[in-house]
Amino acid sequence: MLEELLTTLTSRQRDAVKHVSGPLLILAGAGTGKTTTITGKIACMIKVRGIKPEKILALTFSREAARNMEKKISELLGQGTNVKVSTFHSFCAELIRDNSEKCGVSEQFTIFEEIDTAILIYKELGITSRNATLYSSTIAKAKDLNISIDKFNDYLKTKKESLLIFAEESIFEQFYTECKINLNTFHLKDKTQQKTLKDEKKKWQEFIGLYDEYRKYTDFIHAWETYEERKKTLNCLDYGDLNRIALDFLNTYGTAELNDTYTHIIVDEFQDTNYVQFELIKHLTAGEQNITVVADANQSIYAFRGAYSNNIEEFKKQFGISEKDVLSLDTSFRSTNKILRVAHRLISHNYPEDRKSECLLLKNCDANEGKNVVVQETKDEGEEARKIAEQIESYIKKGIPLKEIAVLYRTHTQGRQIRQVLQRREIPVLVKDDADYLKQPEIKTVLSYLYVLNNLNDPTPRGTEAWWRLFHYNNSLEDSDSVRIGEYVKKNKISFQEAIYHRLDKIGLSENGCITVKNVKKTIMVLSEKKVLDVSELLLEIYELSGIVRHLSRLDTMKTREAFLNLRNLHEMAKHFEQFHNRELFGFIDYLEVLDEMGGNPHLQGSRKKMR
Ligand SMILES: Nc1ncnc2c1ncn2[C@@H]1O[C@H](COP(=O)(O)OP(=O)(O)OP(=O)(O)O)[C@@H](O)[C@H]1O
Repeated sequence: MLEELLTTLTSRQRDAVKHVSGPLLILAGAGTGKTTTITGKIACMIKVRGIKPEKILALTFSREAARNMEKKISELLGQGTNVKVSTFHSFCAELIRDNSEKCGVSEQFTIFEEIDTAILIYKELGITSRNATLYSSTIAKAKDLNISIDKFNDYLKTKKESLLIFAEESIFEQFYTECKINLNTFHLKDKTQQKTLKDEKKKWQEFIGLYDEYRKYTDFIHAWETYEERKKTLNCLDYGDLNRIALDFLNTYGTAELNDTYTHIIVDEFQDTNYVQFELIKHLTAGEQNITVVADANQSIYAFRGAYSNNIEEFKKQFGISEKDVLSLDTSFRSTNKILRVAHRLISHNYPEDRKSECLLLKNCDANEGKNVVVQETKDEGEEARKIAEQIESYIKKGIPLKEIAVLYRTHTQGRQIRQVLQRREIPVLVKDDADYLKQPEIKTVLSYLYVLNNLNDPTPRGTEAWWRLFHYNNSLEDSDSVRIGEYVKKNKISFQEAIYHRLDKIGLSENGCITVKNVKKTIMVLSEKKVLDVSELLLEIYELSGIVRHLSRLDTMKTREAFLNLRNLHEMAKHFEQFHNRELFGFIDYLEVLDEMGGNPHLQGSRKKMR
């Protein structure tokens, strides 16, 4: 397998594979064979150069990338391997567990994900889910950049000093209110007064601005401190802690042992390393500098999460990289030249004017020009979704199989709109969008049960929507009966729950309608008695008693298989929730709210969790 691979590699890929000693920077675009090259390189190091597999450490950013790399190396070697392929976080977690005493943590710590941070802050401080999410991402970003609470406190001190010029600390709040009143009533004063108070007005405005900022930081620091305290009592570490504690450990106890264990280091997606991770890499290579990093500057997708913006340049500096130690993989095995040129033109906008030349232009491996990329402008999202549907219909007419047609979108709202139009035109859709997980029909139905069980009489639109969903998506109430309930509710100005619980005989439902409503109420009653269960167990009861599982088991299609997977993931998520938070239903509902605010990506959260 390896021999076969070596004959197919391009000369640059081969150079990368052969470069075993010393530092190497591989700059590579998407689809240029990064994984093929580094896995080939690792296999070659073992089979041709005789390097012991356990001396090689390959670091990735996702569990999936690690798994994929491990699989490819095994395939090339025709056997399992002892190469250490790990995500940064799990590598750090292992290092900390092995040295827990020296790191000052208990060996049994569990790993906190960003959703856990947000939910903890949300619960402890009783703030909005939006703010809790904002705080948790700011904390994570600060940790990635190695900015401590102390630094925030120092900053706060300087803010306070500026405020003290205006008033004593004890009257900040009072002075703030006075300034606000003065400003709001300024226009009521006559012209002469306004003129004499001109300087005062400036002072009020300045104080208000400063104090708003001061309060914002105070609240944030308080949230962060509360979070750290609670996290400690729960014996948890978040991703930022893992990087930092591992780094502190290596700073204090040295790297000799680690350098002895791993002599060859490979880092995938190097452009995503944050400041602390880059420092870790320096430690890992303190002995021998046999390091290969693969970076795609065009794909700096984590830049917003504290990726070290100049890490490629820093790498060159740190390891004294000369031109011969930089290899550019610019042959794409995936896209045609026309696509590559359009992509390049777009991506080059991300580069500042004086660095545009660094934006790598890829070329197709067979010089395949391909078809033109068509850019179509539409007046709004509605027209956009319609045009997409029409285009797909024309492909279907030409006989292109559905599984060869894909729609990519940037926001979930766009995705939903496109999906609705496609479904209306009866074009089957398979959603490959992890982040839209909570919006999948089977999950929405189960969540509706949870909402209803949590508060049977919730008068808010969400409460009513949940009830409707139970009847429509799960228990197929006839449309005519739905209309009757809807009209009755509207006419009598009562809640949906009031209508079905206390006035059922007055609504005029069909016989079947009455039976459906009674059945749903009965299911809810049975499930209500199970509310004492842990939420993960309650979920299993809902799966069973709602008939969802029975319904899905009748068909074995890709869609039902995905639905089962979604249900399983929801159950796993509930278990994860129970591990750190409480086991009660209302807590889980809060958790879901925060999760939704974070983009609702339990798949991602889940996969991160399993990186341990
Ligand atoms: N020298 C080569 N000759 C032919 N095909 C190749 C060569 N190198 C890579 N490929 C093929 O190109 C495709 C992309 O390769 P690979 O997954 O290694 O790229 P990548 O850069 O890691 O991709 P991604 O952009 O997804 O990270 C694969 O199908 C791989 O088999």
